[in-house]
Amino acid sequence: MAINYLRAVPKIPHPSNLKLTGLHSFSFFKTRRVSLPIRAAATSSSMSYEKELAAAKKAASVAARLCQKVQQALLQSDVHSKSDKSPVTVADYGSQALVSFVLERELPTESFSLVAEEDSSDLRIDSGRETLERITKLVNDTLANSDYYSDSNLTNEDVLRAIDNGKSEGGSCGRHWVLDPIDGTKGFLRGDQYAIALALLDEGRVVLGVLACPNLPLTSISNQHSSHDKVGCLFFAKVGAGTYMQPLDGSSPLKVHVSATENPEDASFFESYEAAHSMHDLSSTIAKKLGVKAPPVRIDSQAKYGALSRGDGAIYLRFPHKGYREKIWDHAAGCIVVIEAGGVVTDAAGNPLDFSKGRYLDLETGIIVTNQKLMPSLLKAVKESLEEEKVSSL
Ligand SMILES: Nc1ncnc2c1ncn2[C@@H]1O[C@H](COP(=O)(O)O)[C@@H](OP(=O)(O)O)[C@H]1O
Ligand SMILES: [Mg+2]
Ligand SMILES: [Mg+2]
Ligand SMILES: [Mg+2]
Repeated sequence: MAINYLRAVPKIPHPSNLKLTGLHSFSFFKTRRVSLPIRAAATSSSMSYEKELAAAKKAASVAARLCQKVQQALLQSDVHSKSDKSPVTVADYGSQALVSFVLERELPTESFSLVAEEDSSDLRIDSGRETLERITKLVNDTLANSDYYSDSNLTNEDVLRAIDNGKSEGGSCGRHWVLDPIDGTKGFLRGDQYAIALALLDEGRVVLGVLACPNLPLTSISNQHSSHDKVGCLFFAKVGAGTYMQPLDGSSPLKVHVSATENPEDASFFESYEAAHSMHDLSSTIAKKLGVKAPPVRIDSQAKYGALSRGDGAIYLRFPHKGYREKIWDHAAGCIVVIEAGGVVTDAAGNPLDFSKGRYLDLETGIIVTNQKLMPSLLKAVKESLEEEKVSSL
């Protein structure tokens, strides 16, 4: 099978490439408008979480600007080809600090709990001092250039505290924000796809999610894209209210829907770019059994969920190697973005993902994502393939 590696084109988005103007930009979209009555009418819960969603969009957009700046510097200085991870660390920490800062600032009256990937312990020791200074400068530069927070100036201590807000354990009671400040670190380093992924849990249930994907083309990735394609997508979803996508520069949003295909022969499937993160052979076996003809499309990060929510591909397969435990921040935002766009996200046994158990997901083997029509046959193909694998390893 030939393999389709998705690269962000252009790899370094020039600021002018991120500007779209008004409605004109949307004639550029191949994204389908909602066409299937799969979701019920908006529930009463869609009336709430309005200000939380607005805050989450602001936070993810500001953090995306910081990440874009670091990725450009990283690629220009060619550091990405070395094993020096510090610029990524700087972006991860900076993004987490910014999201934490913006959420607290926007929602001052609510108790604030954040489950996030990074913590500040490495920055609190002497050898982390210089990195901390760089993060604080990056955070302040980003705030100074932002529309809403240009008067803010954080100290090193403020930055450490903002990062450490992310130490919450989550769980089934109350509200918890869930953040991956840069999902797809390896993609970020390569100049490919990554995402800032932010979700809100309420009583253990994901009620809203935002995915900022600074390098994802605004048009479908399944088209041949050229260096003229605009990149930078913000996906957002609220329970019962559907999924929308807008350019990261803030132009108007468009409602999106997963692919309506019932025929696996027309479906393409996504998987991790990194073979260490997901068993590519197993995915190929499953796809073949299902009747998928197209080669896999390999993309880093939760950009896969975003792309699937607008119908770029119809299936996402994720089968980590034995012993790996999935974290909630790697799936919470992506999960609601796909579900609200009419899709289904389950583990390999067909169970919905449970985000109420703390920082980890307890899963049966893997994660599978598709539309409602294809899910029964996909689940069957997954079960058969896993059974065959078990027998052959005896
Ligand atoms: N051995 C492994 N198996 C599965 N997932 C892994 C992994 N090692 C890291 N990951 C997760 O895979 C995420 C990236 O997903 P993808 O493979 O879809 O690009 C990483 O997120 P971070 O980049 O935020 O650390 C990390 O949490
Ligand atoms: Mg991640
Ligand atoms: Mg991360
Ligand atoms: Mg990480």
